[in-house]
Amino acid sequence: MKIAILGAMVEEITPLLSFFGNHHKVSYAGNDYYEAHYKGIDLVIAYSKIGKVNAALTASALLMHFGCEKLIFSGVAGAVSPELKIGDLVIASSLCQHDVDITAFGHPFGFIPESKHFIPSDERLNGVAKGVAQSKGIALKEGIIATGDQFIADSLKKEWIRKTFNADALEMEGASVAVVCDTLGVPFCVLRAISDAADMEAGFSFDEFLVSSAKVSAEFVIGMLDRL
Ligand SMILES: Nc1ncnc2c(CN3C[C@H](CCSCCOCCO)[C@@H](O)C3)c[nH]c12
Repeated sequence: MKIAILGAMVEEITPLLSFFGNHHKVSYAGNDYYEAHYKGIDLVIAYSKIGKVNAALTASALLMHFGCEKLIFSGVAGAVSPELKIGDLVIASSLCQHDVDITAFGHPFGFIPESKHFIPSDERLNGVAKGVAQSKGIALKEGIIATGDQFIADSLKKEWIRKTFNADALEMEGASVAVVCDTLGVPFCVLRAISDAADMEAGFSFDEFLVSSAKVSAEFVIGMLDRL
């Protein structure tokens, strides 16, 4: 089994590279891909750089060039649900693009013709995550994650996203990774730990909690590998 673990920022995969110390770097199409092995699983670990375009390119390479058969995204997110606090884990039930707008033609926000409005994650992978959470006594919220090419640091924008998509968390890559995996028929899940509340303090909070929240997500993903 060959599994991809993808982040957007180097901080999101650093804990993974430390854990899987014996890795081999392959540079390809503008990214560095780290190959490792863990309990009989071949791993390819990478970070895409920020945003939907970068994430789509790296996810495509992981699947089409490296032949990964499952993809797990690990990283941080902004909280939309008031239940979610810094460090809390959320796994996507489905993902949408909050910055897609062809409503002029009567389509809902986030909808592109011939595409899915909300892309569902792989239920089996989500089930594995729930099993890990239960066995470790860790709270794991499953909910809608909204993706867009904007760092949201504004309660009004955050509230619009919550209202429009019933979102629980937001970030900048998940839905684009979801489109790539769903289109190519590769099971995926998107796991995120909260780094901020996507409000006017978001920038400061993100700077303070990026590293610690990225570690929470990465450690949880490692726990999932033991159950795949
Ligand atoms: N509120 C929020 N809005 C949108 N996304 C997020 C995420 C999830 N990731 C973090 C990162 C933020 C990119 S900002 C650039 C920081 O550069 C710092 C050094 O220049 C991007 O990859 C998306 C956490 N909180 C968010």
